[in-house]
Amino acid sequence: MLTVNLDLGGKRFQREWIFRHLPFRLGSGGKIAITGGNGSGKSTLLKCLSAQMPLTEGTLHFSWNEKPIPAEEIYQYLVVSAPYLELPEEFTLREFLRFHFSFKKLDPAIGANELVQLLYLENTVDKPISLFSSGMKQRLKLGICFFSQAPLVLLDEPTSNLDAKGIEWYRNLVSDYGNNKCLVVASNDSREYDFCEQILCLEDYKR
Ligand SMILES: Nc1ncnc2c1ncn2[C@@H]1O[C@H](COP(=O)(O)OP(=O)(O)OP(=O)(O)O)[C@@H](O)[C@H]1O
Repeated sequence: MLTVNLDLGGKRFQREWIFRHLPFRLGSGGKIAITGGNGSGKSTLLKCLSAQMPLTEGTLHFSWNEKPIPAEEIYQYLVVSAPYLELPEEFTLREFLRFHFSFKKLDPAIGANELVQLLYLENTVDKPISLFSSGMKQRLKLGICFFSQAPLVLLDEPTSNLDAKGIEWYRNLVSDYGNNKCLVVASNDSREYDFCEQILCLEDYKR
């Protein structure tokens, strides 16, 4: 079981505190939403939680089956989908999936053929990702999060570029494949996070 514990988390850029004295607890398939208006720091917190960006203050601890995970190894346990993370456009879908799943293991319950069907991308396996629509790219980003064997899934604006059918598809993905995963959703759209048992509003942690 994975746990994430942040105590008195704070992040400052130059003189401005983006958030301060922030507590964060996640474990055992827990789901938490990070909410707040534009510029409140949702993406920044997600980057700090994935150890891509250092906190200014506070302590962040990860553990797996009660054994501490060093911050520099946490990337092995997590997957991220975010608007600012680009897919390698020059790869075909087949090449990209081969590349991604050489680092992260594919969920053993899913075969490679089934995977592309679940993403509704079965007719595009040999197409370069640069030719995908924005919704197809978003389904691919979300799919590799839910179908990788990683206990921590960090999602920033998960339904950006998805139409109503795509939003329903995302919600089904969470209910069908997200049960055992710890999920952190940075969002302002309740359809993206109304299944979360914890909601952390960043506007409560400005000072
Ligand atoms: N690397 C950086 N250097 C300086 N300031 C930054 C940096 N990254 C983000 N900021 C600032 O931190 C604040 C929070 O930005 P962030 O992108 O985390 O907000 P957000 O809640 O995700 O916004 P949105 O809902 O618009 O995506 C903003 O004022 C932003 O300009």
